[in-house]
Order: sequence, then C-alpha cells, then structure tokens
Amino acid sequence: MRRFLKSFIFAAKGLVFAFQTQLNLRLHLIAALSVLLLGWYAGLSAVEWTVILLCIALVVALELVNTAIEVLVDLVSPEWNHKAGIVKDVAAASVLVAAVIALIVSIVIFAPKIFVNAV
Ligand SMILES: Nc1ncnc2c1ncn2[C@@H]1O[C@H](COP(=O)(O)OP(=O)(O)OP(=O)(O)O)[C@@H](O)[C@H]1O
Repeated sequence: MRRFLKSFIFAAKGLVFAFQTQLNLRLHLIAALSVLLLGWYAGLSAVEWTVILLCIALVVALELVNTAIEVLVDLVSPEWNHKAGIVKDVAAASVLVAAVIALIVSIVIFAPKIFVNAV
C-alpha cells in the first residue's frame, strides 16, 4: 500500500512538472474542460461521454509521454543531432494526430446537437 502511494506521488510530481512547463498541456486541459462543460450542457449519452473521455485521456497521456521524451532527448543529446530532432518531431506528431482526431470526434458529437437546437 505504501509502495502504491509512493508511485502515485511520483506520478503526481510528473503531472505537476508537465503542467508547469508545457504550455501545450495547459491548452489541451483548457480545451478538455470546455468540452466537458459543453457536454454537460448538451446532455451527452453514456456512449458519447465515454468517447469524449477516451479522446481527452489519449491527448493528455500522449502530451505527457511527449514531455518525457523531450526531457530524455535533452538529457542524452544536449548537442544538435539530426536523430534527436526526429525523435522529438515524431513524438510531437503523435500528440498532433490524437488532437486532430479528438477535434473531429468533438465535431461529430456536438455538431448535430448544435444544428438541431439552432433550427
Ligand atoms: N538536440 C536536438 N537536435 C536536433 N534537433 C532538435 C534538438 N532539440 C530540438 N530540436 C528540434 O527543435 C524542435 C523544437 O524542440 P524543443 O525542444 O523546443 O521542443 P518543443 O516541442 O518546442 O518543446 P517545448 O514544448 O518545451 O517548447 C524539435 O521538434 C526538433 O525538431
């Protein structure tokens, strides 16, 4: 139990570090909060909530992994290195792909509700 608590504290430290240093993570969290509020207002179904929450988890988790990769690359390759750049770019691309998919999913879920309410 103590070991589990320790792991939880280490993970929380990582979360705080990423939140303090990564503007993109803060922007993703603001977007996530906005979508959650919109979802509450729109009265999403259980399936819609599940899909939205999975998208948020995917984007935030990949942003955290991207942050870890950036720090690791800076540690092992402080000098300019072509492959180090590729590693960072590919890690950043993973976040971009998830964020674009999350945006499309949000449009698919929210657009019909906004459209129906508007007419
Ligand atoms: N050591 C390096 N060698 C080669 N290219 C690098 C190196 N460090 C960074 N780069 C290139 O510069 C880009 C930006 O790097 P940086 O570390 O500033 O990432 P970032 O995504 O802007 O991070 P942050 O979220 O901290 O601003 C990388 O995506 C990569 O193309």
